[in-house]
Amino acid sequence: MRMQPLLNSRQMREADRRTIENGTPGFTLMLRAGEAAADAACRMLPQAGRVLVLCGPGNNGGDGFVAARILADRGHRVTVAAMKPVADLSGDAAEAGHLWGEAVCPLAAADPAGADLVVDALFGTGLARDLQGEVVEAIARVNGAGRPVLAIDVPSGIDADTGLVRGAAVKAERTVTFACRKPGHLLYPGRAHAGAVEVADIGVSCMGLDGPAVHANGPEIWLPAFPRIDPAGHKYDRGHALVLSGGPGHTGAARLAARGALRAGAGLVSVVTSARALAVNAAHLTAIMMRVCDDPDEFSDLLTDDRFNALALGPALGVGEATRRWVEAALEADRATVLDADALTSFSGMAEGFAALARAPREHPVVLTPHEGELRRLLAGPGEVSAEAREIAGRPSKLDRAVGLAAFANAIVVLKGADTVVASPEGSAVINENGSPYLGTAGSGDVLGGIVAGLMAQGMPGFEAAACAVWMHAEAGARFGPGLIAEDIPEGLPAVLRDLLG
Ligand SMILES: NC(=O)C1=CN([C@@H]2O[C@H](COP(=O)(O)OP(=O)(O)OC[C@H]3O[C@@H](n4cnc5c(N)ncnc54)[C@H](OP(=O)(O)O)[C@@H]3O)[C@@H](O)[C@H]2O)[C@H](O)CC1
Ligand SMILES: [K+]
Repeated sequence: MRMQPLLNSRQMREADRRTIENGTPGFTLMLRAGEAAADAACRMLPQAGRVLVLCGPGNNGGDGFVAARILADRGHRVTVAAMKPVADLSGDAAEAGHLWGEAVCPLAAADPAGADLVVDALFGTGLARDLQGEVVEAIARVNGAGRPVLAIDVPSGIDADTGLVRGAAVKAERTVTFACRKPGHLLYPGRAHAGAVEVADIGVSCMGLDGPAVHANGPEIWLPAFPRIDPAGHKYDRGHALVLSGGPGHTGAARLAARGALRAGAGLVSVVTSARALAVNAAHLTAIMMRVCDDPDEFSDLLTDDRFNALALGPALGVGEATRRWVEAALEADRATVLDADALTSFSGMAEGFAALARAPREHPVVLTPHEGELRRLLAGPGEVSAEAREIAGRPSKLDRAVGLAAFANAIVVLKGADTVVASPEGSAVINENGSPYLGTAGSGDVLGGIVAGLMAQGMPGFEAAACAVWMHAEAGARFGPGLIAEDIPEGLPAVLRDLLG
């Protein structure tokens, strides 16, 4: 399996420019793109039918004119509606408009309801601002018509870099894109607008470009770093993860995380519990052990034993000063550490103080696993927060928020959701896509934190462990399907691991 880069629009323009510089004319690329779109359209409409092609003012529209010509030559009844008359186009798009060579009606006259297939070539990677006016109306008519839509490159109105809707956006059944996918194909709502995405090779290489390295999350990213079991080794070689339990009445989250860590392959896993919560934890634990710590000082004492090499804390700890002190003890001990839920929310409005703790020189990784609300509370208050933290929280793009927090806190960030982003402090990121809506269930996030800790306990580097955990967690959940509860996720891991490790 090869890594799947996701290029933003600037990188795509650069890839385009390099290809042209190396001798392939831009119009040749447009002919290939248009042909790939026509092929995809023919797969959606195998019999001759009525095709409406909507063409915008730039090169995306140019691809549309080429596709229209090919579809007409293949026997379809093609109508082209365009935002600009062909005479007003320039460059490759003008050439493509002339290649079409037949009538073009104004966009306002386009009738998607009368088409068997709509080809959307209004805007691609060049979308520069929110759509307005007649385009918004045309998109509303397309979405309201309920006819199958093929989007060329990006559903028009979706920002290729962020997946956000810019004013209005086409809802496509399929999207044919070129060279590689773009972040907006994986980030919601873009992912939902794009439908099934196919990538056509038009002779443009996605490799070796400057700028952020963003990839689709998959085993090719992290399997080479996956801990392999030494046949002659023993459990102590596979680390000892500690998971912090909440007080009586709040203990389940830690046990879910601990189970995730153990199933992920940690040699030993212990729940750190107060004496008061010991009985309830003991009643529910078998393979997982327990350690009693009643306060952060006792936790620090426990951590003088360097066999405890991975920590997970946050879920159900409670929000406030006490939890902050446990987090401080954990970070001072410099172990591979996962901070989730209340461990993050306890620093609401104290982003700078939190970042100072996380940024202190350390050997082992810190992984933060917020959902959007936790990221917002951490970075934007309530309370006094720096302009820098507030700016990161306010970034429109999920990818930019995750990368921003990772750099700010010098930590690996897992920004959870249907399109979970894992970001490193250096600016690389992966976007996950194998999840399932059933994963949105109580305790699911607790299991995820435990899996990350379980992998890091075995020595897996933080970024790879986080990306791997997100993928395996999603895979286990998606395989289980309807009726999933958090307890099922650790139990689904062995099958996922068997398939991964062979
Ligand atoms: N990347 C490749 O290898 C190839 C890509 N191709 C196709 O080209 C498009 C990208 O083409 P580009 O011309 O850069 O951009 P678009 O066609 O998406 O749109 C640019 C035009 O749209 C105008 N614009 C931008 N935003 C708006 C808006 N909100 N409302 C109205 N008009 C807008 C923009 O005008 P400006 O006023 O901003 O100057 C442009 O006129 C890519 O997606 C592929 O489909 C090649 O064909 C093959 C190689
Ligand atoms: K488009």
